[in-house]
Amino acid sequence: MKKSAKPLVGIIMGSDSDWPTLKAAAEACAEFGVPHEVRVVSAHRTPMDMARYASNAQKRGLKVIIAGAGGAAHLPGMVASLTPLPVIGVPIESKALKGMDSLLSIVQMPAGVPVATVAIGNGRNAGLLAVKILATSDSKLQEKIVSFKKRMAEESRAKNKNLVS
Ligand SMILES: Nc1c(C(=O)O)ncn1[C@@H]1O[C@H](COP(=O)(O)O)[C@@H](O)[C@H]1O
Repeated sequence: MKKSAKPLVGIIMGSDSDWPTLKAAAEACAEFGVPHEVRVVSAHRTPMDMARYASNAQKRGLKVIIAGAGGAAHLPGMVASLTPLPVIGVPIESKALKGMDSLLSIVQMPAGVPVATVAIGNGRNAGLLAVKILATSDSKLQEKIVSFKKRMAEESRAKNKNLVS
C-alpha cells in the first residue's frame, strides 16, 4: 500500500482509548493494501468536528467509514445520519457494562439510517467488511479476498490434526 494513496476507508473513534480495538480494523485494511486514515472524532466532545468530518467524507473520496465508540456510543449513528457512505459501527468493550451499552447504542438505529454493527470489540471484522464492500467494485481486491478465505479454510481444517481422538 502506497503511503501517499488517497484514503478509501475512514477509521474514526470517540477517543484514543478506543485505538487498541480499532487498530485491528486498520491492520485488516493494510493487509489488503486498502488506503485508510485514522482520526479521533466525538459526537459528544467535538460535535462540530464530527459533523464536518461526516459531511465532507464522500467529497474527500472516502468510500466506507468505520466508527468505533464505547458507552453511550452515538458516534456511528450520528455519522451515518450525515453521510451517504456506508458506516460500520464497532462497539467498544466498556468497563461498566462490558460493551453491552456500546452494542445497544450502535445497533438499535431507526429505520432509514443503517449502521452495520460488528460484534463487541471486533475491529478486525469491521476492517474486513470495509474491504469486502470495496471489493464489490474492484476485481483484484475480490481475488485477494477469495485467497484469504481459502487460507482461512486451510487453517481451520489443519486444527483437526491437533485433536486427540
Ligand atoms: N461514545 C463516545 C463518543 C461518541 O459517541 O461520540 N465520544 C466518546 N465516546 C466514548 O467514551 C469512551 C471513554 O472515553 P475516554 O477514554 O476518553 O474517557 C470511549 O470508549 C469513547 O468511544
